[in-house]
Amino acid sequence: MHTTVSLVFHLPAKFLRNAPKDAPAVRIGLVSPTVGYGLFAARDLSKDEFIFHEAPLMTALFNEKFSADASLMHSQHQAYKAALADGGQDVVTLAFPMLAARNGFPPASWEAAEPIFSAESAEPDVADSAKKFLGKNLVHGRFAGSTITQDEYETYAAGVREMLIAKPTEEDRQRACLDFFKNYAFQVKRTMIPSTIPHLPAGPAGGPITPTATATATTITSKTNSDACIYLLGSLINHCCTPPSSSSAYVTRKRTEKGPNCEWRIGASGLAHFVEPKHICVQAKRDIKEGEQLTWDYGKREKGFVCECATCRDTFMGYYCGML
Ligand SMILES: C[S@@+](CC[C@H](N)C(=O)[O-])C[C@H]1O[C@@H](n2cnc3c(N)ncnc32)[C@H](O)[C@@H]1O
Repeated sequence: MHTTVSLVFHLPAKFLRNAPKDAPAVRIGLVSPTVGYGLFAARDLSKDEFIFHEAPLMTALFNEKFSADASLMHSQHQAYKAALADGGQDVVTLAFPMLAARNGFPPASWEAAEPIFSAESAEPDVADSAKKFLGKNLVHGRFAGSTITQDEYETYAAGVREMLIAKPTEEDRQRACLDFFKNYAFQVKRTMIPSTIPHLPAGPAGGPITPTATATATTITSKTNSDACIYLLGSLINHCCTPPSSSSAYVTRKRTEKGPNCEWRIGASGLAHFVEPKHICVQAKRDIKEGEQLTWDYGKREKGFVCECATCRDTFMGYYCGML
């Protein structure tokens, strides 16, 4: 008992923070037919609040040559197939419809989608129904369903249906998976878990797939390989550009109002004791109102889409983004 007290006393303050509230925190919504799905606040969230944390839905091998190395296609394809076997077609056609379409699965009908989207306050430990799947991997911070209307869904699904490959070859499927992992996966360092002390961080945190990312590792013992992890809800969070510091009063004013409202970490290191290795933890960068879309900055890597974020819309950033 005495030992525990002194250990807790020496923990850095950041590890003594509270886990996310076990209350419905996020909803899925459709942002636009081109941006696709996004995640929205299901209630007011305060600055620095942990919103949710979530175990990965699937993982594959990652290495520095990730985007170029065709030999890695196989591992990504295997991970996708495993997720399909685990969650079924409902999961891939709803959570990752573009990937599914390119693998030959048409988007789910509204009748099939609606009961899954409306999984109000799904219990994370109830796994007996596909209706609960979208919240299944959440550890804290419940999933509160969705706000998608039938019209919105059908417009979006029609767009996705256009990219359907009727009879995909094995090569088509593998290529689709590689592309999917490039757009959706987080780079997560493998770790040895050297800690023998409960509640202390076990190893390095992950970093995003960006050249600028730095791991916030405390101790790295041996393995340096990484996994590419897909999170069912975390991977649905869209990008928002961070407005640059600028002498322009207009941009500076917008900077305080807009820009990404969330940040994320993977694993316990540098964050809080309740986060397991490979779990993604999402935290509010500022106060967020119910209904506001959750966003973060994807970093400097090549994005592969025309940015439609609020910063680009409301400031001169759109001009610069359009030139990249
Ligand atoms: C990690 S996923 C986010 C979830 C995605 N919207 C969906 O429906 O599956 C990243 C993809 O979302 C889209 N996206 C994300 N942020 C965007 C933005 N600011 N503007 C336009 N498209 C965006 C792009 O297609 C990108 O490849």
